Amino acid sequence: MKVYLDYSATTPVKPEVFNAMTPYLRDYYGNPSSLHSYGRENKKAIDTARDQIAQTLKAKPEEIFFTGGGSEADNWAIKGTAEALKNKGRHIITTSIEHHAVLHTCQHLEKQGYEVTYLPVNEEGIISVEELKSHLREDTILITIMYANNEIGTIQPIQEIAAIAKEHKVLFHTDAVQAYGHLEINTQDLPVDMISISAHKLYGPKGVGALYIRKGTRIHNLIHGGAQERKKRAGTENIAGIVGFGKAAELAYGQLTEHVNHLTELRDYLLEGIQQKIPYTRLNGHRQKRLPNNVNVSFEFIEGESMLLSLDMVGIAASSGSACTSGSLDPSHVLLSLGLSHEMAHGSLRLTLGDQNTKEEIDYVLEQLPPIVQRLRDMSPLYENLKEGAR
Ligand SMILES: Cc1ncc(COP(=O)(O)O)c(C=O)c1O
Ligand code: FES
Repeated sequence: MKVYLDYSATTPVKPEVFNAMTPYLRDYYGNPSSLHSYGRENKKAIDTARDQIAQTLKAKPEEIFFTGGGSEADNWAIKGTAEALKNKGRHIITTSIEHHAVLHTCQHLEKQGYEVTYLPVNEEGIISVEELKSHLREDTILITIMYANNEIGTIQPIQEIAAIAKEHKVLFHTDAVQAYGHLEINTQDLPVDMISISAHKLYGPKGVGALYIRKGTRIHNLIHGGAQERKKRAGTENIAGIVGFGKAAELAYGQLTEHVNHLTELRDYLLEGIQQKIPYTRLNGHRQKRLPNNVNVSFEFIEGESMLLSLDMVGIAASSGSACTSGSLDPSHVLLSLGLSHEMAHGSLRLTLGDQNTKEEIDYVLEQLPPIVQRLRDMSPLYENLKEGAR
């Protein structure tokens, strides 16, 4: 059996999305900036996708700007604001658990003379809004806090954060790459200025995303060149990608409740099964305030890398916050921010569900995982000590 449980890394393109895209790779090749019919057809297709995405966010179509993915949207929101407001102030507030697209952008700005406050999170991965308030300064120009975390699925108190930002007249950007397609995001109720989203997390193609920019928000361009995207983001459009993104967004929000119910049921079944069958397990993140598709657990006394390889051998694709999988030398900054020891951070397993997963697949995982964990623990000297202590 093969079970894909890494939907937060990326999702497969849905057949309907693929079908919507193919004509734009095969037949309609005009440049949307051209005035002839070849171009006009494609301009229309982009406008349709823009409408589809605007509707899911209850936004105006002219507030949606297509980008080359979530990372670009994050870079644009942060660098574009920093540059536009540099005479007003140079202080930015973010959190210690952001995606690297946000963290590394902030670190880049620090080198340019900006000051960045990285808010800590509690052991469930949530920031304190009181603490956020206490860090606001005269020269704070931007708050950038993710909607939901990609590793532990934790959902931040976005409504409260947005209200604080508005009250203090500070711009608020949220990286909603993981939340989009799982949670309702209504820009009419939520006073947010910028939102990053990405197509490949909701069954759309990779390499296309968008930045929602509320009308009237001051932001400089990131990509300079032609007059595309109302002169805000240059470059001949990725038409097929944009069409696919529009279709994927429409489908995701058309079936949101069913999708979320399906995921939540499987998630809880998986999590409860793991907790029941495997002792010395810790759930990372908040039990309720979490994405419907995220299970992130740490198993004491084992290494995440060996666990992933063993799972892969029995056909289960998962991920972990460990050094070996991410190709970096450090364990996950998110798990360390929760206060986990390096050992526990290394023993973490992220299982993220998607629309194709079934209860049979979860049963298979619940059958395969416990002996794998046990086998790895049997090889661990720390576990040996624990058993001896218990004797
Ligand atoms: C929270 C978050 N932000 C940003 C990104 C980057 O998006 P993209 O892969 O489209 O550049 C990701 C994807 O891994 C993510 O999970
Ligand atoms: S999981 Fe391999 S070094 Fe941490």
